[in-house]
Amino acid sequence: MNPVTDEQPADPTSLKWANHFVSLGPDFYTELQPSPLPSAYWISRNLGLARELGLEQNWFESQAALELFTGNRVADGSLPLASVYSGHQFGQWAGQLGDGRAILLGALETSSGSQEIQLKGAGRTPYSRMGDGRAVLRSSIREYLCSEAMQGLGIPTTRALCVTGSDAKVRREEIETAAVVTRAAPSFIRFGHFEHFSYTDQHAQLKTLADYVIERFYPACREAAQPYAALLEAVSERTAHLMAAWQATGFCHGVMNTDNMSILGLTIDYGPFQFLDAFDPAHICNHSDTQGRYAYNKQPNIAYWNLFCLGQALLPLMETQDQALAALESYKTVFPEALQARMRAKLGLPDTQPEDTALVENTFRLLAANKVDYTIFWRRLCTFTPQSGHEAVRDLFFDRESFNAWALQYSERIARVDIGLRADLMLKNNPKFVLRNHLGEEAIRAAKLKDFSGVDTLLTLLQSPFDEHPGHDSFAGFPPDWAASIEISCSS
Ligand SMILES: Nc1ncnc2c1ncn2[C@@H]1O[C@H](COP(=O)(O)OP(=O)(O)OP(=O)(O)O)[C@@H](O)[C@H]1O
Ligand SMILES: [Mg+2]
Repeated sequence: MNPVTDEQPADPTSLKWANHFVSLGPDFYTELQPSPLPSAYWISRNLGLARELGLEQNWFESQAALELFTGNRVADGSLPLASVYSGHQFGQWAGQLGDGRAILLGALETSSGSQEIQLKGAGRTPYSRMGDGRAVLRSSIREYLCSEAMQGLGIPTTRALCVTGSDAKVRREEIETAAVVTRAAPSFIRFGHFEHFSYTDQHAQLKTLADYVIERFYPACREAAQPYAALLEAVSERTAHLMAAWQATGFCHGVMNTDNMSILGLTIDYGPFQFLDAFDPAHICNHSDTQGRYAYNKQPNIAYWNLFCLGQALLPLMETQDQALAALESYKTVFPEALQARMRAKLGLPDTQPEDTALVENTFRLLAANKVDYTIFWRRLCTFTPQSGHEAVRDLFFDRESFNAWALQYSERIARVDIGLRADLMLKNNPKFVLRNHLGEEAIRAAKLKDFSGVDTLLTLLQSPFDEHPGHDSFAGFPPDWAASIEISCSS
């Protein structure tokens, strides 16, 4: 690393950068330096992830770390780069995209495997097109908090180590300030990386990429008769599990373009996302999505559509189209099974009974008809007993008769389940805290005035969302009326 002054703790010697992605070769990326931001300051640091990455706490709090994670200096051994990818956006082939504002620093080896470290918002790259290479404070705080919220919920995701800010101005609909989120993931490779090399007829590079992904992340596929079909099947299964997790949690992603689909089945690119407030299956969280392509209830089908694009991109590596189609089939069984398993856990059902599918469907139907707050319903249901009056749950419904009929059906089902076992299962699967839009908005408003304490408070709550956190019930309440007027678009 560059020399540091006496006041700054030396960079930990354990910070050894590996540059796995570089081994793919120059067709896959452009080496470049991040663009510095003036007078950077910390917005928030994620000490838990820092520990997992092997960063010493006193170093992580130093000026040297601040400069490194803002992109103002580059560590020895790190080879910063931006990768090239393409993709389908809102159902249309968009051609070449790439890391227009994300710069990969390299990977850190941890006890739980290699983690790539990427700066989002660290300046222009050859793939920036018309963009400025920057990210604004507002969207960076949202990405930081939601990444860790998803991790806390047990949903596969890219992680976020810290957010740094600067008073440098960035133009969006209005003038805002710049920020950088440091992300971590085993890999940031997207479906769009494969599409890029396939659509540009670079089939040797397509094979190199597929082999790299198989070797590093899906080694079992190498043993299969058709390794590339096996890869497609494995990615389909991971994506199916991801969609089940999103749907069960009431998470809307908002921009499920193929360039925002992780080859590892991680949630990636936190833009206009939203956790549902009132349960509305057709809810559209992205103000720019006028057609509702990425509405909550469309997500599982869109994921399949995106997998189909991945399958098409992989075709040059397969002998027949049927191999790709067969590989995609797994999604159609894994997704519904995974969703049922998650919904059974939310209902507190440790085993499977034939009537459970109908119970889950009835629950969704009832929640939709009554526009019930999704998170609050499930958390209150944790203390439901057939014997009690269960007013706390019933009060959420205006159609009391339908609720009573549902409660009878549910009571009959849970009569055979140990009450302690059920409560335990439910409290681990029905979070008290999710990152509702208004919570993020309040923290962002304070952060714009340089009060970052709200970001840290939310981070703590969201990292263990199933815990009670006494004294913080106001973060688990209904959204205020003004929350309905928050419009989140692609602008970030
Ligand atoms: N301000 C910007 N400057 C340069 N490129 C941008 C900017 N905003 C978006 N892009 C690029 O536009 C494309 C689509 O953007 P999208 O919103 O999906 O991604 P993103 O939010 O920038 O990043 P990621 O997917 O890495 O989280 C990507 O190639 C992205 O890098
Ligand atoms: Mg993106």
